[in-house]
Amino acid sequence: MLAAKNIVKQYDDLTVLNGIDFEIDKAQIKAIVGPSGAGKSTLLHILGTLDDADTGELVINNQSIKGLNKKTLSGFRNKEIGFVFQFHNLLPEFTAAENIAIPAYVAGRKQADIDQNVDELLNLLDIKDRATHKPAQLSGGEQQRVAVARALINSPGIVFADEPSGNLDSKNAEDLHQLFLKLRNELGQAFVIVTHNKELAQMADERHEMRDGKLTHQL
Ligand SMILES: Nc1ncnc2c1ncn2[C@@H]1O[C@H](COP(=O)(O)OP(=O)(O)OP(=O)(O)O)[C@@H](O)[C@H]1O
Repeated sequence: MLAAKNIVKQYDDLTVLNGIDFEIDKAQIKAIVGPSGAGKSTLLHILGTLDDADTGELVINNQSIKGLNKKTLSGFRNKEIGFVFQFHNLLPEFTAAENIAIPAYVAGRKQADIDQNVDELLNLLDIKDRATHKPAQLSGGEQQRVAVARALINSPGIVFADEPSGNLDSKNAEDLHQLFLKLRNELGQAFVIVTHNKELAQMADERHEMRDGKLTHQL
């Protein structure tokens, strides 16, 4: 599904990533933990093709990322990769259903197909009755579920989540973690999750710790 080899990233004389190897398959949840400033978000952005590595290889769904031009890469990213951030980044002037649909419009999908898919996701994520609400009218947990639905709309191979429960209270954080498990089990969804939340890291299939530019395997 995704394989990264020997990823190196430096900012001036700071080597943030010093030769990272990372792989993930369908229906796997991997957590990345580690101290603040260790380079977790940097790695997530590179694996998610939002940022370039200085050196290294990245293959997603049998497609090497190297050499893709900007337009091809952004189309590829929109289709193959979903993102969930700590702050949901929903567009305030659009409803929940419209926010979920945006990546599908960008991908040029047909209206009937988009409507059906949005409906399925609203049901799956239990936010059907919030479909016509704008983000400010939703609770934090509901906003984050809308953001997850938006990440899933184009059926990406992999979803990257950067501190997804960092802004939620413990009940909503627990619900979000259960949702990730459900999506893994029911859709075979793969997730890479950067988190400081011990419970979230614990429910992952595998944990990796980022420290001193290296990624180590944690039990
Ligand atoms: N664009 C940039 N230019 C220069 N330095 C950067 C840039 N982006 C990140 N850094 C530095 O790279 C290091 C790793 O940052 P990163 O955000 O990846 O850490 P993190 O592990 O995600 O931290 P946190 O847990 O606090 O979010 C930090 O020292 C940061 O200051």
